[in-house]
Amino acid sequence: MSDMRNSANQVMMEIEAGKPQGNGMVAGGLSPLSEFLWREKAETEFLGDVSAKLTWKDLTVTVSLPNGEAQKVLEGLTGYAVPGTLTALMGPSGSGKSTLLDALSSRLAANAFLSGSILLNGRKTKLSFGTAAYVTQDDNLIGTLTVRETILYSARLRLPDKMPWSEKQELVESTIVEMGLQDCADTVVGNWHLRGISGGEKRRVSIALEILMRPRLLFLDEPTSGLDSASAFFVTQTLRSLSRGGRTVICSIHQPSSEVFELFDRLYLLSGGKTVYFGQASDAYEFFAQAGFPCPALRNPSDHFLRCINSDFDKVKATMKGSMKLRFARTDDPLEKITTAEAIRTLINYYNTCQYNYSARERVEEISKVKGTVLDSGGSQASFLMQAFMLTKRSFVNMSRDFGYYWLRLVIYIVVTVCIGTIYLDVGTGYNSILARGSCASFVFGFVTFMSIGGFPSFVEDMKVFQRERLNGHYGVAAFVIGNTLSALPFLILITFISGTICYFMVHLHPGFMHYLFFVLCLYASVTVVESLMMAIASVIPNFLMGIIIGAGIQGIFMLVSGYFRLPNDIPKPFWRYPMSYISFHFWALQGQYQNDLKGLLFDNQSPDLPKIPGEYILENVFQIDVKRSKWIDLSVLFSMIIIYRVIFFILIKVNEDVTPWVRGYIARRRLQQKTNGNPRAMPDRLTQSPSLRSYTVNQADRL
Ligand SMILES: Nc1ncnc2c1ncn2[C@@H]1O[C@H](COP(=O)(O)OP(=O)(O)OP(=O)(O)O)[C@@H](O)[C@H]1O
Repeated sequence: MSDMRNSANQVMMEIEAGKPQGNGMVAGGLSPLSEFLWREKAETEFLGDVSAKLTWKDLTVTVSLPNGEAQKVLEGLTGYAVPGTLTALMGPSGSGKSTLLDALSSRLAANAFLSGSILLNGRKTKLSFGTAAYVTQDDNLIGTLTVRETILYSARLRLPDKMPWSEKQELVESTIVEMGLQDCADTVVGNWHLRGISGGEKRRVSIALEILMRPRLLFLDEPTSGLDSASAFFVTQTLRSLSRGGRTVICSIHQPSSEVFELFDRLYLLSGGKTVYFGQASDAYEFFAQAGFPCPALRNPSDHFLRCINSDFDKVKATMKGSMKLRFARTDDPLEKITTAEAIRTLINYYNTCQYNYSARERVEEISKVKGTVLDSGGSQASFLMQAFMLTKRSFVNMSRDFGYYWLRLVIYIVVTVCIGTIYLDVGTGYNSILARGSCASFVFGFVTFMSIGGFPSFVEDMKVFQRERLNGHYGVAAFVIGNTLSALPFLILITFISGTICYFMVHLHPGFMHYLFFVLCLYASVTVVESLMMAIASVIPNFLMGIIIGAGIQGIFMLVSGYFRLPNDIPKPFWRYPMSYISFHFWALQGQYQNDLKGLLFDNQSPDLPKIPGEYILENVFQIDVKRSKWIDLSVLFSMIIIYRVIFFILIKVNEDVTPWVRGYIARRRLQQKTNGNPRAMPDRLTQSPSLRSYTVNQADRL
């Protein structure tokens, strides 16, 4: 502990000594941690140099609906967010809070088209990891890791390799303190079978993971959703103190309590995608009073604002009180009452002409004129090897603690193989054993490998965590694929060797060490191929049920063409025999195992007077297998399939990340163009105005 304190003191001294010269760049000779923390300090001391000032002007987002219609989700929004402030995006459900947050953070859906300008420090910049961080509504965390481990792994995956381990640890500890997570630092996050930290603590861990890289800009989508009032207050208070450290913090929020509301510096109030109010949160009372909707003394201000602009409120009240429509006082005179639709119209019109709007626009102009620092971009600063190593280690730790993924599977595999062993016990070389051996192999390589789809939920969790982490492009994806492959290796070897050994010795398959080795290797390869297939599915289908159904369907089809249910020569050509049976891993596993099991053995004939039947004869004439082909070739094909499926897994992740949004955007744009028949007046605002803007907004190639 005292070592840590000494090193922290040294860092502070280095920071002091390493003050910027002139342009605010880091002076040379700082240790990596000091350089990192200096950036923080510089933000507070030299705000003009490395801080993030975000402005948006006349921002309109149009979405293309499945029927080809265009719908404006946001319309002509103008505002700004500066360092040291916490901005709340508020409005009733469906008012466009999340869309505004997505537009500002370059995360719009492929069917959403943006027009207007968004500038970061006066420049069109692609927001990237390290510059901006986005905390989603879902806490995608690994349930088996403790809070400290979660943050530590994240630090090692993203911080530069050259930063010493002790400094990374120190940064992690300071982040834990900053987020108030000391008390639960050694508690597991928790999952369906592990009781872990509370919802509020999970939210804080998600935020901690993002602030670890010291982003200048922090976006949060409903950070308090699902939390009780005390946790919501604490989370918002943490956001406020993060902003006071020089960060620009913007979050969407749904009906905060008055205590939480008081913590916000600026308020962006939306209704139906239009601005109702943008300015100091504390000035909102004044604005509402001026517009003729004073906030009653004892009413929660955020509730009051939302009631004024929540058109659903009318409907709710109308249902509750028969046909009676809710009307509320527009002025102090209780007789003058209007509906919410009228209230919204009045407020929007009032805002468009009021001083708050003019001064916001002026300020936007002022900020955007200043061309500030181009904030650094790029993803994780860790090397490819470090990423691959850490992902392997983390995945290994997760699997070893995950009861469902590993331990439960091991138990079930043992139970099932003991059942197989009991039913085919000492199968022998009698005439009937020929069929029994065929069905035993078919069951082992069909059903037992089939059970590997049970790992799917764990792959989906991994994928979600990976997507949140946004590691470096191709390298990050490759490191993820390698990490998943290597970490599963020891578990799968153990599972298949234990269950394979039980099955082999109980059934008394072909005697001999090489036969035993082939059997367990073949079982291992088949189980790993299924895992690889399920991982590939998880990269495109993040839904548990759908993924399992699709995985089971594909495996069922592969089993059908394995050569057991229909003999290889009888499988209809061309489709089922070529290519389907060759693509099926069951086919190769069975062909290899049949050879492994029968070749070299002599079987009784139907009657004891008839000569014994050689295994080779059965292979060729009963199972239609080419005995000249070595069984090891079949095994090699299986191992190649593991690699091929992992490559497919890699390609699918890349396609999903890069190509799918582009294709979706293209289809949405075509649909929109067809619907409007190329009529520029029918197209959404500004998308038609300039070709350069159109390509910017439609293809989103140059997001922000
Ligand atoms: N990509 C999209 N495609 C179709 N409609 C969309 C898309 N994005 C947003 N919308 C629509 O725009 C409206 C605003 O959605 P948004 O999620 O931004 O609202 P919100 O204020 O965040 O709501 P909530 O508080 O319920 O999350 C909704 O009616 C939504 O259905």
